[in-house]
Amino acid sequence: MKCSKKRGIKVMDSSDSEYHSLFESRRDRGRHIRRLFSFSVFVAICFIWAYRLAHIPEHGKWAWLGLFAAELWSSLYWLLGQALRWNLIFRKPFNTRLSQRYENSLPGVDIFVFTADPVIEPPMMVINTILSVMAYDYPVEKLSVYLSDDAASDITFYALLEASNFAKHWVPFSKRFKVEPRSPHAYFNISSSSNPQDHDHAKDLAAIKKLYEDMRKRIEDAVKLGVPSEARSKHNGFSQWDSYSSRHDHETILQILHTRDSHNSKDVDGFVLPTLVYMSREKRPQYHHYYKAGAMNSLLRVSSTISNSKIILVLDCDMHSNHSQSVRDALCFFMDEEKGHEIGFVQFPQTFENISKNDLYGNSLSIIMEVELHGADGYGGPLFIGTCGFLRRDALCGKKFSGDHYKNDWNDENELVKANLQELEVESKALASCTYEGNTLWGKEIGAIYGSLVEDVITGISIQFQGWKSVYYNPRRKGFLGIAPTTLLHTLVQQTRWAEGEMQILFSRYSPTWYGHGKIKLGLIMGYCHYNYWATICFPMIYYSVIPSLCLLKGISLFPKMSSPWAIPFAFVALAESTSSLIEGLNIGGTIQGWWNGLRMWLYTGTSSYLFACMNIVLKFFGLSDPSFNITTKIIEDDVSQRYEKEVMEFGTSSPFFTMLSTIALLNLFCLLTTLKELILIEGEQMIFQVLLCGILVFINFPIYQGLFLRSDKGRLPSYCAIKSIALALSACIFFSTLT
Ligand SMILES: O=c1ccn([C@@H]2O[C@H](COP(=O)(O)OP(=O)(O)O[C@H]3O[C@H](CO)[C@@H](O)[C@H](O)[C@H]3O)[C@@H](O)[C@H]2O)c(=O)[nH]1
Ligand SMILES: [Mn+2]
Repeated sequence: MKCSKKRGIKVMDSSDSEYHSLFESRRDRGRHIRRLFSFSVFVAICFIWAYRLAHIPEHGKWAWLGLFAAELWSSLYWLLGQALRWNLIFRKPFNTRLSQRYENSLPGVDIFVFTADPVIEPPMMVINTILSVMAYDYPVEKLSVYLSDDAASDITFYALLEASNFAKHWVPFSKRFKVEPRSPHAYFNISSSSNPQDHDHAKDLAAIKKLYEDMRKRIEDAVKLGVPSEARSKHNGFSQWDSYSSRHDHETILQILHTRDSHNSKDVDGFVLPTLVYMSREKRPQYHHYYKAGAMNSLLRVSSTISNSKIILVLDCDMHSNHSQSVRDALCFFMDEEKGHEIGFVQFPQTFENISKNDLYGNSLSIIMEVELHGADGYGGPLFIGTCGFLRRDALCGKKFSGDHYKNDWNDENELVKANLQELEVESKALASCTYEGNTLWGKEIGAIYGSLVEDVITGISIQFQGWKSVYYNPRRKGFLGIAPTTLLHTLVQQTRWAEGEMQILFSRYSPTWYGHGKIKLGLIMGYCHYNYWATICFPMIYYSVIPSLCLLKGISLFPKMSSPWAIPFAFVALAESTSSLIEGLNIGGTIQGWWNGLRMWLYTGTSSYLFACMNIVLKFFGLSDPSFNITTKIIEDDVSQRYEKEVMEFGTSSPFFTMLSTIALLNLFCLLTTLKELILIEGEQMIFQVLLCGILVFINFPIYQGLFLRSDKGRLPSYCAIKSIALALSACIFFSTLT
């Protein structure tokens, strides 16, 4: 076998060998330009440091030094981010080769879906996700789908029962007509705009739509009125709720709905359906349940007795499959003869179906998904991001990668066929009990790792520390589509949880900063640090958006004159970073307005979420608070939805987040107005940078002034919040101006 390097593409030479890799990797073509650009920004940053050190003034010395500290920290942080842009890699699987070679020996795949609250994660959404994965283009007898329900909701269970019946029609239908996507809701939405030409297809579509609508109606009635009594009496699964006292206090509920050998598990064409299991692990108030990580570990054990597949797809309940080939795509990486054996997990991007036109809240996470994860892949390790990821069971269960001795072995499946379904259920239930993990390594070295609100990231690190590599596959047709937060508050709360979780990793035994050396590449350590130190960026950001503006009031100058050569590095860094982020954004399909919105959200999360994340970490250190996982709402009220569509920022309630944001916004407005009034008095040129900075802050904060003073709809900022932030901003200005 010969390898040739062509235009940076490593391809196997096919002329003299029969071997074709199951996937191909391509390096970023623009990497030289990127690197040159980063280097030039770095040089400019060095000049800024030099300027700060060489020009410390008498008047305003502390403000100056503070600004220097802020710049120092943000530049180091910027440097960490460069690691994620240095070495991008793009992957491409060849799934026809996979079926040519392995169609008859494909491994089993277990799919874990997580839900935790039937109100903010509606059962209809959950079962659409379930149905979309049951209909994967993959041998049905090798697929097993598990739903973990941390709310132990009988409504969700009822919906799953309904879905298991509907699947008997849906799975054959979607395969017969090769429909995409295979979430019924998403498919019907698309097909209503483009009616199928084929007569059979149109007829069957009408019939299945009717079945779906009937099911939807039954489930929505059950949501309003409770599970109908006939259903309860018909299915003995509901008897498991007899001893249920609350979602925090109940025994394990487990029901195997479809198995390979039951008659009830055939579809209308007589083919078996994927195994389908409902699990709600035991909960007791005196035991910590570790949120999703805890649920994942229970499912890992439960599934090991039922299907024990070697590959596991982890999915949030709001992420339906958008492409029926994703399982095969992922397997191309794991089953590649040359490199497959070292891959611990394959991560697909998270993409969302409800992003507004110009991504008002920056929730598309497009820079992370389209740039940074490719960068981490370049160093052998994209992060595990909790959903849309295929994991090797061995790797997740804490097994070390044993170097090249490790051989992929897909055939030796541990086929645990139990004669008796009930026996199997009883055995599995015990594995999901509260006490099972006591004095074991579960959550420490085995399974999903506890101790961070981003259980996914820390789990990915633990897998990489065991020597496994990971791969990022970002297909053109997205593999999964999910739901992102649709209000400012939900976004800020989510960002706080993420930033806090990232920081918890810093103090854990899986901190790449302290323990990454020798285990993962330096570039990847830097990449992880970029996220782990995320929250700390609040300090320079708050400093930068408050102090220079306040200094305007006292005529303290903190930047070079426009005509001085020292102005060049400042202007260069500001322009270079903003244009490069604009180009980066446009390149991946964003809009100019979207870039501006992203900039605003960067400021808002930086000055509120990240600060609160740091505060929570400190409070926790003193034992004053316990970090908790606030589940993101997946539903939206009508009026809120209308504003979201129009991209009008949603406030609506008072919250410490909003007080913080509007105080900073008003402070800048006051400073700017005062300065403009007295502009003739100050030496204009000396202050231009500072006035400009303050001006940009005012400009970007326009939605807040609107929310405070110009709007009358329900999404405006409440007057209480307005009064509080006016008082705070004014006192800061007065206090600062009277300071000697
Ligand atoms: O006690 C819990 C809490 C949450 N979940 C599930 O966890 C998933 C993610 O929760 P969500 O509220 O949607 O959080 P997000 O911030 O949107 O999730 C992102 O961030 C999480 C933490 O990093 C990751 O686990 C997710 O995969 C990732 O999509 C959902 O399916 C929940 O049902 C549980 O199963 N048990
Ligand atoms: Mn989510």
